[in-house]
Amino acid sequence: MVASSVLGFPRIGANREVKKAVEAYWAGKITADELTKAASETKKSNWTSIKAHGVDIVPSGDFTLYDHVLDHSASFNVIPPRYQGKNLSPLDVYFAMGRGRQADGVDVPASEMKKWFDSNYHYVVPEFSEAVEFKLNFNKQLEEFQEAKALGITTRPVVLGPISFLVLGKASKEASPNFEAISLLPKLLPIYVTLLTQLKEAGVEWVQIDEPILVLDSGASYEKQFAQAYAELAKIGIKSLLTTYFGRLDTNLNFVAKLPVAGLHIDLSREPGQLEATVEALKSTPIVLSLGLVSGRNIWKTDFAAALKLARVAVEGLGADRVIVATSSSLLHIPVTLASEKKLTEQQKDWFSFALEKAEEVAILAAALSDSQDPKVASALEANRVSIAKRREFESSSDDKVRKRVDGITPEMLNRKSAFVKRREAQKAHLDLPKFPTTTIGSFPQTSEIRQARAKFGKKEITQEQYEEFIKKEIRSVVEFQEKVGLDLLVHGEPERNDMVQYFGEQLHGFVFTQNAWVQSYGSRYVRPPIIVSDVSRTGPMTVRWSSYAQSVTKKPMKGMLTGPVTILNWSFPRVDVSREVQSKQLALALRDEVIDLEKAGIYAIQVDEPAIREGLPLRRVDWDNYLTWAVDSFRLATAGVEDSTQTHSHFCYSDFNDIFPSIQRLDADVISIEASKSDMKLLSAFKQYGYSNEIGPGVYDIHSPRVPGEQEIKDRIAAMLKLLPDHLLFVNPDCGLKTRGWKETEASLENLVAAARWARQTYV
Ligand code: MET
Ligand SMILES: [Zn+2]
Repeated sequence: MVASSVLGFPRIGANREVKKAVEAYWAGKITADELTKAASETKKSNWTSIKAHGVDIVPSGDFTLYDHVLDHSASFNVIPPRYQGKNLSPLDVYFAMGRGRQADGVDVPASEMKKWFDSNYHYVVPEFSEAVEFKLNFNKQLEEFQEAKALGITTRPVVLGPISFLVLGKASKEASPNFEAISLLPKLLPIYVTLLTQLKEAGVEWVQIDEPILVLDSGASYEKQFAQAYAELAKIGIKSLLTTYFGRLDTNLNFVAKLPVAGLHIDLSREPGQLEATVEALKSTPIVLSLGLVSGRNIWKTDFAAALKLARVAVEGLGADRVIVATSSSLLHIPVTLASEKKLTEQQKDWFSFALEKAEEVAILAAALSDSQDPKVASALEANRVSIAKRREFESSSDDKVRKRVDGITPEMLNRKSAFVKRREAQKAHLDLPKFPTTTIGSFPQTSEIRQARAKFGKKEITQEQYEEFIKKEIRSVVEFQEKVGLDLLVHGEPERNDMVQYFGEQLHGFVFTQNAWVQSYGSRYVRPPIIVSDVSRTGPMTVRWSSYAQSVTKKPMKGMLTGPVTILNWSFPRVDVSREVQSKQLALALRDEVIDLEKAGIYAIQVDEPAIREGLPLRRVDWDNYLTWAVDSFRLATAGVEDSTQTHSHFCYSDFNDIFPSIQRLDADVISIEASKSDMKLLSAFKQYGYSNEIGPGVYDIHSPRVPGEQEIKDRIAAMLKLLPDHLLFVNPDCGLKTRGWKETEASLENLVAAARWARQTYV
């Protein structure tokens, strides 16, 4: 018999109950006990509905109130000294680590967050030093196992493996200079032994141990530690499913297949090509193979015929009893259920599967592989065949014009008319900006007034006309504000935007939006990514009237503001029937038309934001070049259609860009702004190493905090930058948009920024 399993489930509740409860607790509106109760409700509903959909192996221990990696840190006593001795309850220490705490005399910042592999989920980075004293503060896996057991459901607990836990962490400030977290493995292992022994004693048969670092190049360097750790854990006598996802094992398979584990999970949704080698490697072992056939990362229905074909290779090679059909990863990256979507058409609904529907998919696939005679299975297979065929038909009748346009992209379309040096002269004459021009990244504070107007317009409580008048008034006041403060290159402030991707997606052809398809981004922050369903094209100008209105109320140059093709793609659920490259190019062509229209409307500086370009980078280095080539080409395609005298800008934030620096240069934007304040001056040394020839504005202050940077502080930063960058290339700007800030600190900060730039003009002549 082939078993079915789900590796993890959304922790947010079908109606965002967990967000509501957690935030109510933070606001002091409910007690810790009430929070625990709310969490239990969601866990209960997850377990029972996964089970009700026919899944054999139900996960537990994957729930979290904030982040599952943070849970491990708290559980293993990996608690940086700054959160200790503050007289906080363990729960409040936990939340302080996740989001910082500023109340009752306690003032500690949040821990660092990082993207969870190439997903849009952020985990809280564990901090290690020689001084950590591992201890099992609590055993979440055991507690949840028992909680589910009490409901009559036997689960398979999920644990983040010891090697990944250490490798995904970082050295804390307290650590000595050459410290490496992996050196703590011998000290950490006994804690895992205790944790798993407790599980075994409670009657747990199988445990899912996640070691996603095995799909990274760096995974290879921990061969010894894997051998050591899993030999130790094997002694406990609990069956462990070594779990990998988001990529391929590649050569790591050589040592992974020799580990004393009872099962191995691989991601076949992402990397179907690794199946045969894995089956081959496992043949002579007793290891059970769990096939990640149902994607945990996208919302498309699984093509059963294709999945079964792959699965049969495993069944033939290993026998049905050694095969499990599973989701490719935890389903935390997709929304809870399609049942909550009331506005999608029947046709659209038929294309998608969210988490609950995916749970049903694994159950059906496993039943089909076990030759189930249940008529429900046969009819589900048939229904899937019909749905997939309809979707294929839709895809093939999609927009030929767009596809031809992508095929017709020529190398000339990727290049500006002249080289940067020549363009720079033309732009100087045209824009007449002073030395060290000051500008902002685009958005200005999104006040509750703005959000209310948008909501009212959405509910048709105000007319289109009234709404547009309101937006114009906002634009006028933002422009006046910038003139008053003395900025040089102005922006319209983005009051019309709910979100930098959604705003464009809603206006482009080819996107679908959901009502309730929330996905956890971090902690209690959830996002609702748009879905790309067909060929993308522009139906008309998207931003031109706002930018040209803004330009009409000032004599200073106005900067147009668009979100770039790669960022729109990376923050959406993409199609799976065409490559990301093709989707990115379609987006780029749509944006190219918009850029040209902006120029025609008299906007001679145009910014195309690409904050997400780094996070789309493949997990394996050999795959980088291919991605970077099409990503950079897409940006160039979007921006290169303008005259030399039009200045193109781009903006980058959220990541460390050092390792893709040469690609940033290849974008050939006339000006880039880049978040630098958080990664300090590390970024700037990359300029020294690689050189940078176009204009650049490394953020002179951090907009993520309400703190106002002093004038001297900004002067110091400018001075430090000028040690590494020629003075004729430097722009002065904050490190990201101001939409999350209040007006008060925005005004004070920008006044200091302008004063510092004026000082620089006098100092560096
Ligand atoms: C996350 S990057 C944001 C860029 C955008 N133009 C803004 O200012 O908000
Ligand atoms: Zn930004």
